[in-house]
Amino acid sequence: MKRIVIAPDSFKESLDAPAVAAAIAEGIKRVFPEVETVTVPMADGGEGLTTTLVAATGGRAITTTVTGPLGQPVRAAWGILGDGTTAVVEMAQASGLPLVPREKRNPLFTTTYGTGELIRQALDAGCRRLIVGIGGSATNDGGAGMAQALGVKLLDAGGQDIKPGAAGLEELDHIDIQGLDPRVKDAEILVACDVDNPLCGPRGASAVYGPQKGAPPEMVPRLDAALARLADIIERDLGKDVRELPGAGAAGGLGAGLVAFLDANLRRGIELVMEAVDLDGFLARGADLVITGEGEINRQTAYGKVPAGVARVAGKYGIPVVALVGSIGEGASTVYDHGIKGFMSIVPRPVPLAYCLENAASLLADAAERLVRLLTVMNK
Ligand SMILES: Nc1ncnc2c1ncn2[C@@H]1O[C@H](COP(=O)(O)OP(=O)(O)O)[C@@H](O)[C@H]1O
Ligand SMILES: O=C(O)[C@@H](CO)OP(=O)(O)O
Repeated sequence: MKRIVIAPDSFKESLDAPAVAAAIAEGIKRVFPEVETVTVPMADGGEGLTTTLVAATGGRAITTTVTGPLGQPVRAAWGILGDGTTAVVEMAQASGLPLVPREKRNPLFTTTYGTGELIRQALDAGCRRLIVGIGGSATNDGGAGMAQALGVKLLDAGGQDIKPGAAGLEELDHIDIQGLDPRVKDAEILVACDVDNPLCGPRGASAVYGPQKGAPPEMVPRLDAALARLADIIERDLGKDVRELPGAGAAGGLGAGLVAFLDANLRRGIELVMEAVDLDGFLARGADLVITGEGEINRQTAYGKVPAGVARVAGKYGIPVVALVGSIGEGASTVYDHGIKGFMSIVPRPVPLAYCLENAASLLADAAERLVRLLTVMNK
């Protein structure tokens, strides 16, 4: 082996993507100091998008205070890319799951309002091209809060503003878009979706991602119905059918809301990121192996997460891809159909999750060492 490209996602609540890539490189170097390791930290639309794009383009990050998922103030960073004009806004910074303590996670009440505030700040700064990263959310409000922060009126039958969260959508009666910030019309808004799920139904936002946000099984149909109601009223009042768009169900339906209210374009986040960091260019120069990774590999991985995207590009060049992951979740073996040749967990023995989250860097380095030792036994 001469050259290994390391292109992982972050491990949520554990390590950011640059730290994951560095730990993997360290483990490889222990065994093969002469191998060239090329680290290309990745992101999809979820947490880490701002850092990744700002670093890859030589841009800058701006930290500000906005409304968090439960209405509390949170510190959130957004970025201006190296071109000086494109903004990157990551919903997870303002409305992400880690901002809500586990015992308070309840998607009936969490709002994307702060994401709308970040978009407003990017517009205030003069940016008219925005990349909005969506995923890693605590929310299931269909982007209602985001729209309200930008001046859209979401009203109940009495003409009052609906409450924050999916619970508010249950009272939604009509939409008045007259007050939308006029600068939105002049802006090109590209949405980096971390998954391609539709808004509703068995593959929709509520069924697939509601439980990880704190929804018990009996709440899921209620959340799904709330988003379906929003979609019906959007269709009636704004003339757009957003239900089946791939990515409409990302970040609790924020994908649908961005299309409906801001006329945004949904893209696969991983594709946008791969273009921005020029992963293709790194792979075109040749590599013996690509190592990708994420916190948990599972059925969702194939819905458009980083390892699946990386495998697609590496496949063009016939470079084998393997993944190092924290946890191996339900449906993980579906990734074999998406070009990932194999994967290994970094967990060394039965230990609590907290231990793995805390010691991820050293566990990753150890696992990378084991991986390359195994890979080279047959073929030096
Ligand atoms: N160091 C780790 N060791 C074991 N499991 C981890 C580790 N880091 C993250 N995870 C698992 O991965 C899950 C997050 O998955 P991840 O792929 O990072 O995010 P997402 O699917 O939202 O993109 C966490 O809930 C946790 O169970
Ligand atoms: O925010 C969400 O609803 C999901 C899908 O977009 O993201 P993640 O699985 O990364 O938390």
